[in-house]
Amino acid sequence: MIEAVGLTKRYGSTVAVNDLSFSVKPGRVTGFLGPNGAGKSTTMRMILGLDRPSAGKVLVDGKPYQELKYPLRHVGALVEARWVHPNRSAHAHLRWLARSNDLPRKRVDEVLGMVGLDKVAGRKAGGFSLGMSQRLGIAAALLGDPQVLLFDEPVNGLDPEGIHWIRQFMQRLAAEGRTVLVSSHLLSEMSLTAEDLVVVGRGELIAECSTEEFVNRASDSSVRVRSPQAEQLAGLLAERGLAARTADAQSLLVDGADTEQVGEIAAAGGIVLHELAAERSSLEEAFMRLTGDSVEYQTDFGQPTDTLTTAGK
Ligand SMILES: Nc1ncnc2c1ncn2[C@@H]1O[C@H](COP(=O)(O)OP(=O)(O)OP(=O)(O)O)[C@@H](O)[C@H]1O
Repeated sequence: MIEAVGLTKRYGSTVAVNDLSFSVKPGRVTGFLGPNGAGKSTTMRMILGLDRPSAGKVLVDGKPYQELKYPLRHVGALVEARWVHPNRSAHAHLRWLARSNDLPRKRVDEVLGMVGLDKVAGRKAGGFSLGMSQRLGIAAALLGDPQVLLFDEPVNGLDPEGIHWIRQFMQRLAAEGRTVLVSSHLLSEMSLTAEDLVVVGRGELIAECSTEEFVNRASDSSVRVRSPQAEQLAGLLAERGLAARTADAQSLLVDGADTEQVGEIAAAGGIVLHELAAERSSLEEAFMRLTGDSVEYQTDFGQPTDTLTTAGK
C-alpha cells in the first residue's frame, strides 16, 4: 500500500508536485499517468526516499521510506535500468546488492530465474540489450521480496516482445497480492496494463479511478454539425445543457452528445443542417485535453474543474 497525503515538492520557484493525495492498493497494477513534466518521477523519488517532500508525506506500508528498517524488503523499484557497472556480471551485481542489504545469497538465483536471466547470469551487464537490462533491474527490485513495486516508464525503448513481457510480469506481481505502481505518459499503454489510474497534470491530481472509467471519459465522442444557422443552433443546444464549440463560421463541435440528439434538437428548432457527423478524438489527444486544460483552469481560477475529478473518492 502506498499513501500520499498533501505531497508537495518545490524546486525554487518550480512546483513539481502540488498537494498530491492518493492511495495505491495491493493486488492490482496501478498506472501513474501524466504528460512529460507532470511530476511522476519526482513523486516516485519521494516514495523511495530519494527526495524530501517540501510539504505533506508519502507512506509505504504505513511508514515514510526513511523509517523502514529494511527498505528493500518493503519496496523495490525499477527507475533507471542501466546503472549497473558494465564490467560486472548480472549475478555479481545482484550478489553485491544482496550482500549490502543483508539479503540471503540464494535469493539471487531465485530472482534471476523469475526474470528469465538465469542462462546469461555470468555475462557482463555492459553487453546487455535494453530489454535484458530492464529484466536485471527488475530482478534487483525483487531481491528483498517486497510487497510494493515501482516501475518508472518501464516500456520506454523496448521492442514489442519486451513490452509484452513487462506487462505480463507486472500483472503477475500484482496477482501475487503486491502493490504495483507503474508510471507512463501514454494512456493507450496504461489502458492495456493498469486496472486503476492515478492521473496527474502539472503536479496536481486530476483523477483517481479505474482505467475503464478514465478511458470511457477520455474517449468521449463529439458531434460535428454544419449549419447556416450555427449560432441559433448553439443556443438551442445550450438550453438542453449541451456545450458547443465553434469550429468555423458555420460549424460546431458538440461534446458528450450523439448525432441523434443533435439532429433531433435541430429538427425541433427548424434548423437547416448541411452536415451531421460523429467524431472521435484519439485517446491520447483526449487525454492531453484532460490533463492539460483542466490543470491550467485549476491553477488560474483555483477551482475544481468539471472534468473527471473523482480524486479522493
Ligand atoms: N531536480 C530538479 N530541479 C529543478 N526542477 C526539477 C527537478 N526535478 C524535476 N524538476 C521539474 O519538476 C517538474 C516535474 O518533473 P518530473 O520529472 O517529476 O515529471 P515527470 O512527470 O516524471 O516527467 P518526465 O516523464 O518528463 O520525466 C518539471 O517541470 C521538471 O522540470
